[in-house]
Amino acid sequence: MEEDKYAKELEVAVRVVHVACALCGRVQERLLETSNDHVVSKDDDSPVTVAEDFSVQATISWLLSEIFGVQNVSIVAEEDIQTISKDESASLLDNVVNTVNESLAFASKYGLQSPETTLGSTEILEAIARCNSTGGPSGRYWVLDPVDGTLGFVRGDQYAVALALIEDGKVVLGVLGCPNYPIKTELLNYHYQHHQTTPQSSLATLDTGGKGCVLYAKSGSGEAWLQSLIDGEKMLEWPNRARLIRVSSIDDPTLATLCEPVERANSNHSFTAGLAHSVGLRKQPLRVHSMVKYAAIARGDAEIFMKFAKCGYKEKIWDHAAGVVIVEEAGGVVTDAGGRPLDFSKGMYLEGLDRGIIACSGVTLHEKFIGAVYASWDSSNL
Ligand SMILES: Nc1ncnc2c1ncn2[C@@H]1O[C@H](COP(=O)(O)O)[C@@H](OP(=O)(O)O)[C@H]1O
Ligand SMILES: [Mg+2]
Repeated sequence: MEEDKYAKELEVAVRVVHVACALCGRVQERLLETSNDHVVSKDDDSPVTVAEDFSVQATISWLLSEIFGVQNVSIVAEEDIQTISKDESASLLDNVVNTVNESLAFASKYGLQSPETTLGSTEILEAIARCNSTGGPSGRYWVLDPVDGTLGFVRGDQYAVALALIEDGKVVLGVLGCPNYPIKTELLNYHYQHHQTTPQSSLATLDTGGKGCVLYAKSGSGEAWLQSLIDGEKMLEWPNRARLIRVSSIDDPTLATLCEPVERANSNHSFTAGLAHSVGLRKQPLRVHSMVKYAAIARGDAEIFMKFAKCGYKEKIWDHAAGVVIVEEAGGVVTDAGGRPLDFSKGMYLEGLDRGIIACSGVTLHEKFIGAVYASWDSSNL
């Protein structure tokens, strides 16, 4: 039956993303405990984040292979096996082996099976090595960004675990784990406005009724779902504990909020400010790390997400696949700056992307922004 298509894949994807979010939550808590109150840079903590990236990737790859069979699982993912298989990476590998085993020990809480015995480094390396698909126009493959928004992660701020399934070049389902984006919306602003001044460890103690959330959607279903991460001893129940989400109904630019990357290096803030001004936006942009921006649009917490990278930068499919399908199924529109859909069928990159990405809660705002790009492009320096 059509509506059952990908039902098993979606369920498994949601469960494994929960496992990954719990893993990240534990690592981030330890990181923030040891980094006291200073704001860490990406470089300060790169060993931690590299280990975490590999640990999430190995955990998800191992679980998917156990459930669907090694021969049926093909994964495009951000981290490649070369970095971790070098001799000098022995302590990195040890760290990853421990973290993966620790997280898989909790698998039953999420309705998944733990390994019968502790996994060794060979099995972990095999799981990472299996993520060697380069995507393309045919067949079925998973697309994984184990930790999207590394800088947000080390700052105790927003980051995401993103998993999508692509079949014959089309995204068929997407799951976004957002460990620091609670169901209570106002806390998205909390991170943005205070992360420079608030002791980071306080994030761990906020009474938020669940620190984070998971969003998911199946393409063509017209439905996008939101659930909170699991606290304490609770078990993940399926398919309940989720609620339908819709994009914002605001189409008046004066009331709309623009969401964009924190890092100027990743998106041209002055160009997007010019577009926002010409369309008539009045509010300050909300700057957020990672694919949590797509989550914010899908949940109705912001109306526009734009990213205009430097000329020559090629957007990767794992930075967008899960977010795009969730926003579209929640009622939003996502295209490149020329108004064309993003093309996930060309391998690891969004080849042919016209200038930048514009995601909106509805067609009215979207048309205005596409028109603004058209009008202002020639005079821009991009
Ligand atoms: N120069 C650049 N321009 C645009 N995007 C970049 C970039 N360098 C890295 N990125 C991508 O932007 C992502 C972060 O997005 P954002 O700025 O919206 O938080 C990074 O994901 P990772 O953190 O997973 O590496 C990375 O893939
Ligand atoms: Mg990323």
